[in-house]
Amino acid sequence: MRLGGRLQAAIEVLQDIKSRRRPAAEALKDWGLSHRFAGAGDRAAIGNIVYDALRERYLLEWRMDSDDPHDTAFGALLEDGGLSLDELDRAQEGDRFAPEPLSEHSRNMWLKKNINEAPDYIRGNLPQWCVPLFQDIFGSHWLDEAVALAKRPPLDLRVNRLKAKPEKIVRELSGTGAKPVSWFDNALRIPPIEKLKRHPNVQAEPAFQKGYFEVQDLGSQIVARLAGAKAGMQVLDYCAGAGGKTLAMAADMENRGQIHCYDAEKARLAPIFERLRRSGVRNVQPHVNISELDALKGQMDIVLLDAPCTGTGTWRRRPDAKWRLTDGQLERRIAEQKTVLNATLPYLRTGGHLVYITCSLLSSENDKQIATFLKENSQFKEIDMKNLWQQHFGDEAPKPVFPEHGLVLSPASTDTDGFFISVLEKR
Ligand SMILES: C[S@@+](CC[C@H](N)C(=O)[O-])C[C@H]1O[C@@H](n2cnc3c(N)ncnc32)[C@H](O)[C@@H]1O
Repeated sequence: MRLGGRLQAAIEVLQDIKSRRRPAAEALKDWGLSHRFAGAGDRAAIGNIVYDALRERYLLEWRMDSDDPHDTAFGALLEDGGLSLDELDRAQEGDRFAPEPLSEHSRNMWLKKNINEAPDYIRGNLPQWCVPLFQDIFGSHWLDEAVALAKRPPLDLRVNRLKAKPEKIVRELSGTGAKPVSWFDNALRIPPIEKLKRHPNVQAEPAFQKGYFEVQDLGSQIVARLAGAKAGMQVLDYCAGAGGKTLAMAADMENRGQIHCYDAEKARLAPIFERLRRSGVRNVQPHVNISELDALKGQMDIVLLDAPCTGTGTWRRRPDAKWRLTDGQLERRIAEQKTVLNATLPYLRTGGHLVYITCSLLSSENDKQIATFLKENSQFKEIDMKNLWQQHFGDEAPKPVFPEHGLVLSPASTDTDGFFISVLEKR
């Protein structure tokens, strides 16, 4: 497909997302199924336009003076694809699959409007009702944080030390641009996509098939490390999902000790079996029935609670979720977090650590949730997160944000997805 056909496809997908309020990944998958002639390169290019248009939706709409997906898709190509209006015109010449050209009005607006004159919530591409929530955690830096959360993300890899060293993987992936992260010994990073390029398909590499690495955001790797899992420990990963943090902890434990992992949804846990096999992890026991956890009561050194949340910290990768989030959903997540926090209490031994994690940036799911928990559960005391950070990463690493009861990673502060972690010790 030529650029015009890809642009037209992106417009159709964006229209589908807008009219049916559906996740971008689903809409893209459906488009792919009904256009089987499109190759991997086409799909990646269409996906890029769609995700760029969603990440910077407000700013593109403001500059185009239009909220039509047709115009924001053009805007995404101009803004992130690095094309000028003339170059875009030329690229579509004679392409019968290209969309209708931009209206004169939108072209003029695009050329005339200066983004520095846009209201702050538009520059930050942040739903207006979320502005006070961002101010609550980031204070006067909220706009920098919102802007960083609307940029293209890098592709991070976690080295699986059970099977390979970083240098070996860097060699095997030469040509992909993967480089070690200077302050985190286990991570490799492929920078964000430039212009119209795409990320390499690292999962097709033999090194991936052999289990030498996993795809995992640096922030997720960091919170798994801060959980403090060590060889020989007994760990319960209570909201394990597909096991991203389980696998990271298993490697930190050098396959010794035991991780019990559980998720309320069987289907979410299902991919873990294949991932464990590929990674050479032997100290993980998945559980699908909660009654199987009874024997663990009072025994666990660590209970990791990677709680269900709004996912606001991952908006770089899932920007459609930003526009679907409602305060009702936020309230539901807060209630679920409270339920799972209480559900995990019986499993810890005295002196054990409850590690509470979310991939949200909002205080009501993080700091405030822990403040309430501590008020209601006086048998827990907090581990000093500034000290913990210093012990692990010293002075070389960027500094997270430290609210009262934990630490917050974010694209602007630590150049990662957004995460919250708090570690509490049972007295
Ligand atoms: C943030 S995701 C976990 C991601 C996973 N830990 C990882 O690193 O890939 C949260 C998980 O919590 C699970 N969950 C939600 N409510 C739960 C409950 N009451 N008990 C156990 N798991 C629950 C969801 O099914 C979801 O998989």
